[in-house]
Amino acid sequence: MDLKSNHTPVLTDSAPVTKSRLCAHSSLLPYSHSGATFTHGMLLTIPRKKTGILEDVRSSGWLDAMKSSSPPARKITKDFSHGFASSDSDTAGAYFSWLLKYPSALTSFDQITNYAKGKRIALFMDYDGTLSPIVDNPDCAFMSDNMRAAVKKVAEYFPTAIISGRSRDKVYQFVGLTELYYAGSHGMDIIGPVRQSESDNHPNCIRSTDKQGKEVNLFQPAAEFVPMINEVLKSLDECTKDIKGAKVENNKFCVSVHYRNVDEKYWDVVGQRVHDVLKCYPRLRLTHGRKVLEIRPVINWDKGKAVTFLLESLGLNNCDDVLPIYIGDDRTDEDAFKVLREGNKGYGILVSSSPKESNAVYSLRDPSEVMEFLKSLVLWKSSCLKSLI
Ligand SMILES: O=P(O)(O)OC[C@H]1O[C@H](O[C@H]2O[C@H](CO)[C@@H](O)[C@H](O)[C@H]2O)[C@H](O)[C@@H](O)[C@@H]1O
Repeated sequence: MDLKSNHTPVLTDSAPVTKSRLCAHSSLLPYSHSGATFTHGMLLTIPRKKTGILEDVRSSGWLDAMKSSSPPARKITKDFSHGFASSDSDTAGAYFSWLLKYPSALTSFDQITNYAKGKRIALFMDYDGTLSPIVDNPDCAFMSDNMRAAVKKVAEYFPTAIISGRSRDKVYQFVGLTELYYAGSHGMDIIGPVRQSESDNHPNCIRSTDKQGKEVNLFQPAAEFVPMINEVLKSLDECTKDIKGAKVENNKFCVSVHYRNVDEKYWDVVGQRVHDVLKCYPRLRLTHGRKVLEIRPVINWDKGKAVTFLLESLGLNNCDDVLPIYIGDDRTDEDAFKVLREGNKGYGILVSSSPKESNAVYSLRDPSEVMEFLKSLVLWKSSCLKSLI
């Protein structure tokens, strides 16, 4: 997107991940990505008629997408005495061959830091499933104190931002660290540093002050959608209130409809009701997260664009000596992985305990491995700095 454009960005649907897209040559890549392919595509493009009206839930395979939207965490468990143990050796085998394609960022740590030598790392992280484990109640997705301490520490060494599907306020409530940059609503609500940069010229970017009274740049490219989002929120609340376990979450510029706690036999009802509401809103689109349907404005803005925006705001975009690293677990994080991969800019790290096709380069199994990775980055950087003394 042209950040200087005077228009609200218009959505172009992400093409699904294809082998050719994944195989873009990159000197950053630790190995060839031409190996195994997985039939279960990560980026499900939601079928949409030319009018923008969504197709029927059942006929378009949405139910399948809803069912497969979050892998059961129990499939691969770690047995601390014997490494991995699995209830199903095929599952474990599939996971280990997947690791050949998406090596662990922990076992590849030396490779990553060798590449990072002499470069400034900028760190971007998703929240749910990355910094906090996935839990049944979205209001209780608390971050552990140890994780908070690790994030705080890493932010002392590297510019660090959290880019979440949640509202910015909510994710800030969970994280509570003033030293980070936050982007909520899938990057549609960003608070970045004030600095003379290309991003300042964007019409949707205004000077503001944060909760601490510090001057910041506030970027809200979907601001005009707020009344529509509030209207949809009300309709979705109303039409799902009789479905036990369904939960509608207000993410300010987006809405999430959770079905994790709904009996599986009613998932199609959830999908159909959401679909029926959205029929009246061609300027809104639907994507699938982890047991959640995410409704958001049809604008050409996503987590990938948010990464670019933040890099520009920080004066770090298009610099040869900058290595952005993005860690995330969800489909929406693929947009950020793709920006880093295609621009040959940095590393995407997918958090997953089961094989998934991805634009990421490396993987980590779960938030506890994310924490280990963050701690390793801190140790590495502090020893680099000590060696300079
Ligand atoms: O971009 P993210 O920070 O990963 O946000 C994506 C969605 O995360 C949250 O839902 C997910 O986590 C919940 C808590 O663990 C879980 O209950 C839910 O099933 C997951 O989908 C958040 O509540 C959503 O609004 C975000 O869209």
